[in-house]
Amino acid sequence: MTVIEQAGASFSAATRGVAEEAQQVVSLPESVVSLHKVSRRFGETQALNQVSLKVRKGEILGIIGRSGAGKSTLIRCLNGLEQPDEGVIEIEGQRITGLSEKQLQAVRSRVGMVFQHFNLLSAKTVAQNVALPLKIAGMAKAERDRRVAELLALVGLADKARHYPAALSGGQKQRVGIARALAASPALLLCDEATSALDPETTRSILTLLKALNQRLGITILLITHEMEVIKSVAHRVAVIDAGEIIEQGPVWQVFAHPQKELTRTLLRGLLPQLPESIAARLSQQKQGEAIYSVHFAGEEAQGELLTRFACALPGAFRLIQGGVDHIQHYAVVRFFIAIPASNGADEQRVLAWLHQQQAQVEKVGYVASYV
Ligand SMILES: Nc1ncnc2c1ncn2[C@@H]1O[C@H](COP(=O)(O)OP(=O)(O)OP(=O)(O)O)[C@@H](O)[C@H]1O
Repeated sequence: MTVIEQAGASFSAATRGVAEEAQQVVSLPESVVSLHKVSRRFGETQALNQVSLKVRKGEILGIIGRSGAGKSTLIRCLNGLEQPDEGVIEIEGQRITGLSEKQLQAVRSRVGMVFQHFNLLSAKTVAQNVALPLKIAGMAKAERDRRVAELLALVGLADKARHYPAALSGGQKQRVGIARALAASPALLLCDEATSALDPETTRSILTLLKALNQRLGITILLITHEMEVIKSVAHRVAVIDAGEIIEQGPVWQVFAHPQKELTRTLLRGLLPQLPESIAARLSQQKQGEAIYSVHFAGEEAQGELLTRFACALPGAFRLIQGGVDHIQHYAVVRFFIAIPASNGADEQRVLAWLHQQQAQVEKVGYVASYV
């Protein structure tokens, strides 16, 4: 089945809606990638330490971590450029650890790579860049030309076949990179900081493309990024890696709404509302002026109007300082800061009782002498 036929056959899946597709991922436990206690050391550095991880068929798994955490080493082990010292890696049930270089070549054709800096050959046209892996695989020219035309149409670059990379924008170059990665119909697409060199608008268009490819072709994607927005907008699950170990993993909404580890909270900091600097700088633990509370709630999407209900239920009892509702994978994550006059114990009790009844997490972060 060609790429386009695959896309057509699964097009109806793309129209069923994201919620159902998220369900689909859950109901498809078959793993495309499986790592079992994988370790890799470089001298004194334990780049990967007993990493066990599965990427399920048809899901988008994001991997986040600080610089030097082991993300690239993990990717290099998956495409066979690096061999682990210990542990087992399987791709589509086939063990890839301990294979010869020749055997690894076959494995590599099952894994498409998308790079941060595109890695296109500047002396070759767009079509020739995309055709390269097919040529290496020995595909006949007529078949190759047909496939390249399909792939370029798929990534929206049908009119750029004869252009050279230098004449393309960053986003167009990345589309070529994605078309090339898909050329051999891989089981897995590895995206290594695929949007990190792109501006926000281009990033959005590349993410939309990756999401569409995942939904229409059912391709499994593992993406490594330091951009939490990328994970939030496209990934189904996320794993956090630190010092070569997976320290936390789960559905994106769950990890983003309830990060368990301090590092995860730090990585997600940019997505969370912060107290305005003018208030944070004056925060004290001594009772005075107004009590400042942080409120955190996560639940079904329909519960996203918690903030509105809160304001209607207790008019005038608190002031909203900062925050709002975020929607992740059809869940609402509500985070905000409020101020309550410290002298008004009754209001404080009413507010806390109402929030606790909604099962919101409430934490007093301190006091400020006056709100403004
Ligand atoms: N070939 C190598 N030789 C020696 N040390 C290495 C080698 N490759 C990786 N390391 C070390 O292993 C650790 C993990 O590196 P890796 O590149 O996997 O991290 P990373 O999470 O991808 O970082 P970044 O986000 O900065 O790219 C680092 O301490 C790195 O210095």
